[in-house]
Amino acid sequence: MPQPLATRAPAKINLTLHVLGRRADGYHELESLVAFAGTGDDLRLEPAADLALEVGGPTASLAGNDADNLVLKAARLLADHVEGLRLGTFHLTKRLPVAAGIGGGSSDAAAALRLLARLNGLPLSDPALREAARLTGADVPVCLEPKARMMRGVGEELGEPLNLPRLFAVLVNPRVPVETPAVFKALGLQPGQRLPGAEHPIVERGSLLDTLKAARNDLEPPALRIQPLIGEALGLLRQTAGCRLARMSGSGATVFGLYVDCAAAAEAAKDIRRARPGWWVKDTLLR
Ligand SMILES: C[C@@](CO)(OP(=O)(O)O)[C@H](O)COP(=O)(O)OP(=O)(O)OC[C@H]1O[C@@H](n2ccc(N)nc2=O)[C@H](O)[C@@H]1O
Ligand SMILES: Nc1ncnc2c1ncn2[C@@H]1O[C@H](COP(=O)(O)OP(=O)(O)O)[C@@H](O)[C@H]1O
Repeated sequence: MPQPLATRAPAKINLTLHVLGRRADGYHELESLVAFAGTGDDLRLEPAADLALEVGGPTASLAGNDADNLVLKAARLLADHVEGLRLGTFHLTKRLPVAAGIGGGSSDAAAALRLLARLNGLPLSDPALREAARLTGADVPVCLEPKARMMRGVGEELGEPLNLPRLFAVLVNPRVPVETPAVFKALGLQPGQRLPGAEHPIVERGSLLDTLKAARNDLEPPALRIQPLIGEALGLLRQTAGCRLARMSGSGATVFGLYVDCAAAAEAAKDIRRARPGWWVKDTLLR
């Protein structure tokens, strides 16, 4: 039986994000421990002669024009690199908040590459697939095989998958978009500028929470200046029972809290939904 051409595009969470400096081309050098959530978008591919996309789901209208969708960008880039690539119509069910620091578009693009790889019998290690991912966006390579790992460089240098202990999390987004370029700009680094001493601590499974606490998200202070609701969301998480750490993911505005157990996370999510009924709130496992 052929496998159905469908896959989940999970939310990406930057458990940590250190900025080491800014390259001459303007992009920033990062060290980030990335994990993936149980919640995400869904993508299906119906084989056909031409490339097409249909978008539905609760956040579809926020994802921009279908023509500019990262699903199509990734598919076109792969088609440029692989002669005779079999294509089709993608059906995207969009649930994740958009421009939210959880790489929804990047994860959708990576999911499209996974489905095209399956349809065309390409391994995920195929250099053309890796190149299409890199050219689609900085966060796409890490989403290609969504497993917890260190991400370095601009996002293209990936560590081996890490077998993290289960992390019981609550994700909170105040439903305000935050644009990634604006947050990097607000950091205020000059091209070529290095930040000595910004290195990430070594990740050890046994003392993961201590490592996470010793690390940080360097994009949190500039994002907070741009969007104060991020601070409000962090404050709400920190007030909930059993919250061991609360931090922003990526360039925001989504923040996450880590909890002692699954019940504490579910209770915290309930509390925050009650306090802010209009916000996007999910309790989920990170891995
Ligand atoms: C900040 C991160 C952390 O994982 O996540 P998000 O907040 O987007 O989820 C990523 O680095 C975002 O990756 P992605 O959103 O794919 O970035 P791209 O589309 O390639 O770049 C958008 C813009 O972000 C800036 N950018 C991005 C990555 C990087 N390492 N340095 C940068 O300076 C550049 O200004 C670039 O023009
Ligand atoms: N499939 C998609 N899902 C979400 N946004 C998309 C998608 N394709 C293109 N975009 C555009 O990409 C930008 C970044 O979106 P997103 O990936 O959600 O950000 P973030 O990485 O900060 O969570 C948005 O401005 C949106 O218009």
